[in-house]
Amino acid sequence: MDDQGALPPHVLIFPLPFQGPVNSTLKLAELLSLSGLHITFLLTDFIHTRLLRHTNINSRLETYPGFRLESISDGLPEDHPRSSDLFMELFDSMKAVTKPLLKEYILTSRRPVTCIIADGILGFTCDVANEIGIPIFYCRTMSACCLWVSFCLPKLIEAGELPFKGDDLDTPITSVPGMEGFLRRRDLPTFCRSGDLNDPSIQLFKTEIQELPRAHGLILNTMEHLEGPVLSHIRVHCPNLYTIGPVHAQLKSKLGGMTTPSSTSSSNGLWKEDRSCITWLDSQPSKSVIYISFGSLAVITNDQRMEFWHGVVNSGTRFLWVIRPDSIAGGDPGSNIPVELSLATEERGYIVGWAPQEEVLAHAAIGGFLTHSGWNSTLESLTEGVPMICWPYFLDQHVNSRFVGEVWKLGLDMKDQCVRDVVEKMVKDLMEVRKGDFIRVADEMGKLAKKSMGKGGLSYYNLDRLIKDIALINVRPSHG
Ligand SMILES: O=c1ccn([C@@H]2O[C@H](COP(=O)(O)OP(=O)(O)O[C@H]3O[C@H](CO)[C@@H](O)[C@H](O)[C@H]3O)[C@@H](O)[C@H]2O)c(=O)[nH]1
Ligand SMILES: C[C@H]1CC[C@@H]2C(C(=O)O)=CO[C@@H](O)[C@@H]21
Repeated sequence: MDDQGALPPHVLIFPLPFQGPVNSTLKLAELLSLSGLHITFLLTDFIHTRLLRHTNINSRLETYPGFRLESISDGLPEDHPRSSDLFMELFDSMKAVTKPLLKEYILTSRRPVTCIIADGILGFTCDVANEIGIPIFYCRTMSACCLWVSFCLPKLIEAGELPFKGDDLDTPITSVPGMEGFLRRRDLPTFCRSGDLNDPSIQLFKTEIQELPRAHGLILNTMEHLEGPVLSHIRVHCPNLYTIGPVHAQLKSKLGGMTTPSSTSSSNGLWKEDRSCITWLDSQPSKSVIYISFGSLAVITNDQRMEFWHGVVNSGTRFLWVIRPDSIAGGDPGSNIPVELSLATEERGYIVGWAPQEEVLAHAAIGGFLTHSGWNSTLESLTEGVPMICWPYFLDQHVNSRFVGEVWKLGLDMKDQCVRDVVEKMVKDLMEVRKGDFIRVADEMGKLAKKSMGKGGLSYYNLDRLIKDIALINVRPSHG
């Protein structure tokens, strides 16, 4: 065995294998590596292959001393789509197949693993850590506000608020402490609308959330000043909380002065970025463009695409739209686009399959973001002071969009609506009529985000505390 006294702690990081969680967890891994820790970032083969195909991730990560990018099987056939409608199949497969592989990987690791950081929705990782006898920290990459709703699912059921009685989605929800004044049925994760308490997603979220207190600590990609009230509730269950977000901005800030390849493209994309959109943005007036993207998992119908397209065109606003290759249900019908849409898009729009989103949101031409309210997109937008129109698709996005519109006042919540007149009106409100109000609030939030991750900020402090806590773990021979 190596002389452990001479080597820094070795952290095995195991993200949930979807674009969103991989994005933020990889940025955490890079931040920990910059502090001198040795990292093994363990992906699934499916994600690893996609990253290698579409990014320069290997050349970027090899600049970090002691950083290894590895992968193991998720147990699914290579051609399984791992799409949003089939995500339970991935969870079931990982529990059955990946769990023993993970244990074997750690036990045979050339360097003893000091501790594990794993996504807290993968409760089996704690079983593995306990069987081997090494500490584990959980991370969750969704918002704290949705995490708290997940903690309260048993209370909602006990209070008879789940399953819903009747079909009024505007019925207030009263069993989530701290959200009594504004949470409605329609703001809960969409799996709450199934009417079936045995819904696999309800079971997954309700069960796995109970796992979180088992870990040594819980790492969240958020900020105290953004979700403070909710975080105080979560701390009752998970007292050792590390709020270190926004991690993408912390990493950018820490890399800012460095000249390594990592300070160039930091894409962790599962699709190839089309950078021509940056050139197009360079020729647009300041804050004149609305950026449209629904993340990596949302799938819309062609009718919905048409409603968004007509609405944005009728608003007269310039737009940059990401239409991911697999994002139209039934595939992109391609032809017979109405001529008025084609002409208007030619004149003031730009469409790509995948964009360098962090760079787009930081671009001077961007004045608003029509988003699905994924947590990474929400943090990236508020960090850049870009107001949002929220059109949530599933899971935590419905809670996030309620907070953006009703609590943080960072934009408009277009939840459960997809008609061109509403799209047109909301785009005009955000980009013209109420532009000044939204820009002022969003700008203020962006300043607070930048302050929280600067020296003296709480996110900066919590990241430093996490690093120190890991360094204090004595390496016990995990095997052999
Ligand atoms: O053209 C694009 C579009 C998106 N992104 C990036 O892809 C990520 C997307 O993440 P997110 O906005 O969180 O959306 P999802 O991919 O949908 O993320 C899933 O995971 C998140 C937590 O990690 C949840 O909050 C979401 O609801 C869930 O759908 C972000 O970092 C974006 O910057 C790009 O780089 N280019
Ligand atoms: C497909 C989604 C199931 C849950 C995962 C998640 C989470 O943080 O638990 C958020 O969205 C997706 O990344 C996953």
